[in-house]
Amino acid sequence: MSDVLELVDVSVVRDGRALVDEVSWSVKEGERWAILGPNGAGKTTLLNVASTYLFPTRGTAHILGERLGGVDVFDLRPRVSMAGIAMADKLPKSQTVLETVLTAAYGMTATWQEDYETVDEDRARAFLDRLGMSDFLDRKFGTLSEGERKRTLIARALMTDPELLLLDEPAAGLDLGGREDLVRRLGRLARDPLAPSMIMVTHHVEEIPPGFTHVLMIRQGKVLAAGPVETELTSRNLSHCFGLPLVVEHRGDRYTAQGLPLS
Ligand SMILES: Nc1ncnc2c1ncn2[C@@H]1O[C@H](COP(=O)(O)OP(=O)(O)OP(=O)(O)O)[C@@H](O)[C@H]1O
Repeated sequence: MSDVLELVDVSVVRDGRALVDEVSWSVKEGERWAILGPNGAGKTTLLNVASTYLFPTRGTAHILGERLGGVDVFDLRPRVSMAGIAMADKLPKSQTVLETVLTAAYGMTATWQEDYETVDEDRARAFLDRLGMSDFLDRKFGTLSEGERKRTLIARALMTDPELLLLDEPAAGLDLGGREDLVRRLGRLARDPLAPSMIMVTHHVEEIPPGFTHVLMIRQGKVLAAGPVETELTSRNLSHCFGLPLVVEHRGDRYTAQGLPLS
C-alpha cells in the first residue's frame, strides 16, 4: 500500500503559536480516517495541509507521493477533493443541484455555457443518487436545507474522481435523522473498495461511519493517538483528548461516548 498522505514533524505556526505541533502521520491507500479533537485542536488546519491549500511552517508533507513545496499544487489539487462548508459559500445559490455537482468536473464553481458531456451528467446524477439527492436535481442550491447541502457537496467532491476525499465535519448541524442518514451513506462509501481514501474531521464518535478504519486524536495541535479504530478509540484516549472522563462504548459497527456523572 502506498502513502496517500505522509506528514513528518509538521508544524503550522501563526503569531508565534503552533496550531499544529510536530505532527507525524501517515495515511495509506484505501484507509478511512476520522480526526477527533476538541474545538481549536487544529483539525481543520491539518485538513487544510492535506488539501494542499496550507503549507507547513516546518516539517515535510507528502500528498499522493508529491512533496508539498516541491510540486506544482495545481497538478496535485484535482487529485484531492474537500467537502466542507467553506466550499458552500463559493457556490452560486441560484445554480441547480445538478449544475452544482456537474461544474466540479470542469474545475469550476459556476456554469459558463459549457457543453456538458452526457457521460459527465450521468456521473453527476449517479453520485447525487448515491447521496439520496435524486429528487432535488432541479432545485436551487441556495434553497437546500443544511443536510441536503452537505450531501450535495459530497457528491460534488466525488465528481472529480479524487484519490483522496476530505470531509470537514459533514454531520455538523444535522438533526438526528439527517445525521444517521449521512452516516449510513458515508458508511456505504467507506466500504466501497473503489472509493477514494478518506479523512473526516468530526467532534463526535457517534458520527464515525461504519467502515472507517483509523482514528487520529489531537489536542492543542499535538497527536495523542493514531491508529486502528479498534485499538485507539478507547475511553482512556478520548478522555485525554477532550480533557474530561469519558466512557466509549462500541455497539455493532458504531461508537458512542458519554461523560461520567459528576461526583
Ligand atoms: N490564520 C490563523 N491565525 C492565527 N490563528 C489561527 C489561524 N487559523 C486558525 N487559528 C487558530 O488555530 C487553532 C486551530 O484551529 P482549527 O480551525 O484548525 O481548529 P479545529 O480543531 O478545526 O477547531 P473547531 O473544532 O473549533 O473547528 C484555533 O485556536 C484557531 O483560533
